[in-house]
Amino acid sequence: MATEEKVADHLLTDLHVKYIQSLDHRKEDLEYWLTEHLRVSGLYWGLTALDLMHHRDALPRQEVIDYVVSLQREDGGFGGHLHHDSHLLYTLSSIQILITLDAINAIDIDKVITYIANRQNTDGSFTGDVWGEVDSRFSFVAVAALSLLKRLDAIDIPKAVEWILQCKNYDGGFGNRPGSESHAGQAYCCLGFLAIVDGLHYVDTDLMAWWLCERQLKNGGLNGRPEKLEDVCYSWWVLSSLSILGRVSWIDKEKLISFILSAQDPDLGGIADRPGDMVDVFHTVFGVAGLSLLGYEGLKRVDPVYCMSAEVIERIGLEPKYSL
Ligand SMILES: CN(C(=O)[C@H](Cc1cnc[nH]1)NC(=O)OCc1ccccc1)[C@@H](Cc1ccccc1)C(=O)N[C@@H](Cc1c[nH]c2ccccc12)C(=O)NO
Ligand SMILES: [Zn+2]
Repeated sequence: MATEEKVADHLLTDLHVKYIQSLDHRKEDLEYWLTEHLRVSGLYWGLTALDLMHHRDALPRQEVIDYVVSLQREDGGFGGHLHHDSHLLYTLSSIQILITLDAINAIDIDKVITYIANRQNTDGSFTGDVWGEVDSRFSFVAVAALSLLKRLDAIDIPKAVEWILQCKNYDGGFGNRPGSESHAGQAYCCLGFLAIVDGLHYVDTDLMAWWLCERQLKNGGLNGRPEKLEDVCYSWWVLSSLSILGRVSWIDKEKLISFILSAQDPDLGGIADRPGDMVDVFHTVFGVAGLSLLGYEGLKRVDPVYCMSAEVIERIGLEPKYSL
């Protein structure tokens, strides 16, 4: 007989805490090794989810700090795991972890500023690493990292803005390079970038909010592009964008909350991209962060630009940008 799909009507916080704590001991799982290259991002996702659920102390603080410090390389950047080459993505994840744990002074800050500044091209765009891939994601990662370190003076902001605006499309969305198709992930990066550099006046708010709220499907979930399937992580990419624009009211909050809760694993904890799929720490943090943006009770408020708790953002003196 069909197994009765147990669906939770609330956030299974204690199960998610246990799931995240179990992640570093899964060395027999193939997935543990396949994701080695983004290990430090996984650590940032796990720690942020715990922080939003009021369980930041569920991971051993000093061990986490020592691990992240060990990732800083000669060029000042951070790799995704020990002995991996530096990349802007993992440099941001490392900075986010250390600031969440209030331990940023454990690294060489001047060298990391130099690494990030060296990523900017003369046309204002940014490369992810020395191999030269250009993407609007990296413009966001660069200004997010530098603003967390209070060093936006290290790059050419007007040139960076000029390049990002070339990624804006006629449908109100943004692509990863000038002329690329609109994608909700890029919307989040370009809006986050503009919010950090006080450039939101360049955006057609209602046109962009319309493109974003069109991502909600009948089942309450959000997708990343027209005709795509709903996916929990878009509860973050789309919703954080709407929150930055002050248009969260344009989507059906209750239906989205139910969709996110239905993607939880009621036995082992964790959240998947949609009901019935395998959970992972990536969808767990973006599901919890999405619920926080929706005002779900029992969670810390998340900052929609940095995807870190508003409490941490306020502690370092950056004003939180969330608006329900
Ligand atoms: C490399 N990743 C992706 O490509 C995911 C895959 C995916 C998950 N669900 C549907 N697809 N896609 C993804 O993150 O897309 C969102 C996105 C795309 C472009 C820019 C920003 C965000 C995921 C990892 C992953 C792989 C496979 C399955 C689940 C998670 C990933 O690491 N995403 C990155 C996305 C990203 C890249 N640069 C960024 C800059 C700012 C914010 C996010 C990112 C991230 O969130 N970093 O913190
Ligand atoms: Zn996803």
